[in-house]
Formats: sequence, structure tokens, C-alpha cells
Amino acid sequence: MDRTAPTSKLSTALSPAFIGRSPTMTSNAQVMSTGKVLLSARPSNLALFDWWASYDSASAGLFSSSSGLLSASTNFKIGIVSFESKGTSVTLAFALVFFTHFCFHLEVWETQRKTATSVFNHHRFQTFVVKTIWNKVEKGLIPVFEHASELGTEMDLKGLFQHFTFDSACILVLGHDPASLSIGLPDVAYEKEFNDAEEALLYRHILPESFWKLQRWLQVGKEKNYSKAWETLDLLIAQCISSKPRDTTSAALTWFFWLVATNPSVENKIREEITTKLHPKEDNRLHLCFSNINDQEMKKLVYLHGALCESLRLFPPVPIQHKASVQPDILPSGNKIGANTRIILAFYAMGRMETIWGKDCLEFKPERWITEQGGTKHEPSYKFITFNSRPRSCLGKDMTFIQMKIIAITTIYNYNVQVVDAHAISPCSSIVLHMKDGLKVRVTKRRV
Ligand code: HEM
Repeated sequence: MDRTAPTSKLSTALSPAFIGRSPTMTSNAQVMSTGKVLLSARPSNLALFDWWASYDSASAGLFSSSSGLLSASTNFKIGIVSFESKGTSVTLAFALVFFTHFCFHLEVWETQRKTATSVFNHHRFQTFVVKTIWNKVEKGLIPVFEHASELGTEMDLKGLFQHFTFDSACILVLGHDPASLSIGLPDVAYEKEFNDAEEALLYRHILPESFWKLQRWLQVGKEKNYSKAWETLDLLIAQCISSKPRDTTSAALTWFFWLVATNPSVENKIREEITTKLHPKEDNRLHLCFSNINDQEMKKLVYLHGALCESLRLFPPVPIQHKASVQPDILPSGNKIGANTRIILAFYAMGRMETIWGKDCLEFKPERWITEQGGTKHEPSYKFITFNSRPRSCLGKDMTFIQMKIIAITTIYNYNVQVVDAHAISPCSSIVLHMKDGLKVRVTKRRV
């Protein structure tokens, strides 16, 4: 049976978007009655998301059609400009690093984006990325899997992928390999600090500005944790390491492996595709048989690509976006908004709305991304919003897919990954959609 259980629960708790001015409280039942938000039982840790759902009556009424919602998301150009030019970014700290996700001033952002684009598009950088990731797979991931499979011990995939992406980011940015992905998995560097900072940032998105600013001034609550976290993280920032790409990709990998491990038919199809399209040599079954595949060969893996997109749709590592209008405007839905209106786009909810993805929106269905001719079906970024839409679209999207594909083919072809029974899966409240308690698995070598 296809399983997207936590998904459906969380999706129900999130309204597609809300407008943050003069909200009118509505009951969940009212939200449900609009038909815009599907309701079912909610995990208890989702109080915050519940609050969003009940926060805004406008969210249900505002985007009353899927086209309204979608075009609204493209209309946020104004909001984005305003957001930056007013210098009210909630994530100053992240803006200081090279792989930035949020920028402070428009001019700074434009320069940063241009610089980053030229680096990301340079063929030597791309070659370096691929080489780095293969190297990490061979020298880091495989030995850890081999060790765990020999001993038959449980391991946490979430932590494993955090080590993987942390090491890769350090190599790419600093030219230094901290080698944190090694047998025994030492503590994830700065994990607590990252978690505290990410949690505080989520609250900044949704609490009235004056409230969290007062908390910051008084140095209490989550703002206190945030300040403490940054004292520590400053050290890391000084070395120009970004946390965000690390966290988003590791979160994406964790959800992907959970979905694959709990959907055996998908797992089999991925293996079949690897076998028929990459022709791994039987006498050299382990990882090395893939390390020389190039970009073109990787593109043949249409089903795997679909499975990754599907996982990123259902579990977008950046679950919400926060924008503000620079001047009064009329949204495509016809709703009027004033200047400085806060708008939250719930990517998580948008990834599983029936009006956007159809009746089977809650199913994990890689076939959704395959054309009748068997090629990859491309969806516009305002529909598949996980990497944001222009002009602030993610520059690391291609790199993310490369990294995820390399890890996926190596792991799925060579190993059986079994989720430890009774391990509860739930997302945590953060600006990055992590698995709250990690993903406990057993890895065993696969016999072909
Ligand atoms: C699954 C993985 C990832 C997801 C879901 C993701 C998602 C996003 C999203 C939603 C934004 C827009 C943020 C905003 O405007 O507020 C963004 C921006 C960005 N991302 Fe990613 N990202 C991922 C991985 C990466 C990686 C691996 C890199 C680099 C190595 C990267 C580099 C960037 C950069 C540089 C921007 C800023 C673009 C700009 O503001 O002009 N991302 N990403």
C-alpha cells in the first residue's frame, strides 16, 4: 500500500496560504467546509501548523481557485522586492554566507545571484560537484553502509544524510573535508544550533513582528535560543559555510528514502530501471560500477527522477515562504491587499492540493512525472513550487538532483533499506521540514 501517512495529516493542517493582516479566526470546521483544506486527525506536534490553518479565513476564500493560487504565487515579485528593499529580511545570518537563501537588500541579492549563477553554471564547478559527491559516496557512504550491514545494527538515515551533505558543502565551499561521514558517525556538527535557529526563524515568519522583536530585545524564549545559536554559528559563518543547502538536501533525502522503503513497488521499479538503463556489471556489483556514469546516462533514469520529484512535492524541504507587499495590490483572485501585508505561501499544502495535482494528490506516484512517450514530464515552477518560482528560484536545484540521484542509485541498487518497525515518523516545526525523530533503518547488502 502506498504510504504518505504523515503527509496527509500535515497537509490537512496547512492552509494553502494566508494573508497576514487583520486575520479573522475561523474554526477548522469552517476551513473544511470551504473544501480548500482537507481535514483528518493531526499529530499532536503540529500545533503550530494547526494554528495557521485556523488563523486565516482569507486563505480559504482568497485563493478560491487553483489558478488563483498559482498565479498568486507568481505575483509575489512585488512582495519579494519589497521584502528586500525594505531590509526587513528575517534571515540576515543566512545572507552572509556564500550559498545564500535569503538576501537582505535587493542590490546585494542581485549581485549575489549573478555571482552565484556564474559559478553554478560553470562546467568546471559542475564537474567538481559530481566528482565530490561520487567521492563522498565511495569513501564515506559505502563504508558506513557496509559496516552497518555486517553488524546488522540500526542506523539513523537522517543523521547520515546530514553528515553527507555537511561534508560535501564543506568540500565545495572551503575545499576542506571534515570527514564527519565516517563509521561511528560522530555528532552532527552544530546540529543543536542549526535546529534552534531554524525553529526560531519559523516562528518569526508567523508571529507578529513586534512580538518576536520584543522577545529578541528581552532575550527570552526562542529568540534567546536563536542568539545563543548564532554566537556558536558565527564561528562556522566565519568559514563561509552555509547551513541551508546542507539541511534542505538531507531532509529531502530522508523523506525520499522513507517513501521508497515503504513503497516496495517503487523500489523495485527503480532497481529495474537502473539495471536496464545503466547495465551494471555483475562481477562488480558494488558502487564502483556506477561511478563513471555521466550526466546523459543519469538523464535516462526517468522513473527515478519522477520518484524524486514526487518526494519533493509531498515533502518540500522548505515548507513555507513568507513575502510582503510593497504597495496596495489586487491579487489574481480579486482580493485586495494593502501595503506591507504579510503573505505566507504554504508550499507543503500546495504540493498536495487536489485542485493542483488532481484526485490522487496524496499518493506517492512517480508515474505522475512521466509522459506517455516515456520521457520526463516537466511541470512549471509555479506548480512544482518546491524550489520556488522566479526570480528567487533555487540555484542549487540541478545540484540537488545530481546529489540525490547519485546517492539513490548507489544505495537502492546495492542495499535493502528497511525502516525499523514502530519507529514513529513525524515532521518537526521548523523552516526546514526535517523528520522529527530521524529515520531509523537497517541496511543489508542486496543479492542480485
Ligand atoms: C532539496 C534541496 C533544496 C530545496 C528544496 C531548495 C529550495 C530553495 C528555495 C525554496 C529557495 C527560495 C528561498 C527564498 O527566496 O526565500 C532557494 C533559494 C536558493 N537556493 Fe536552494 N534549495 C535546495 C538546495 C540547494 C542547494 C544544494 C544549493 C546550493 C548548493 C542551493 C542554493 C540556493 C541559492 C543560492 C538560493 C538563493 C537564490 C536567490 O535568492 O537568488 N539550494 N532554494
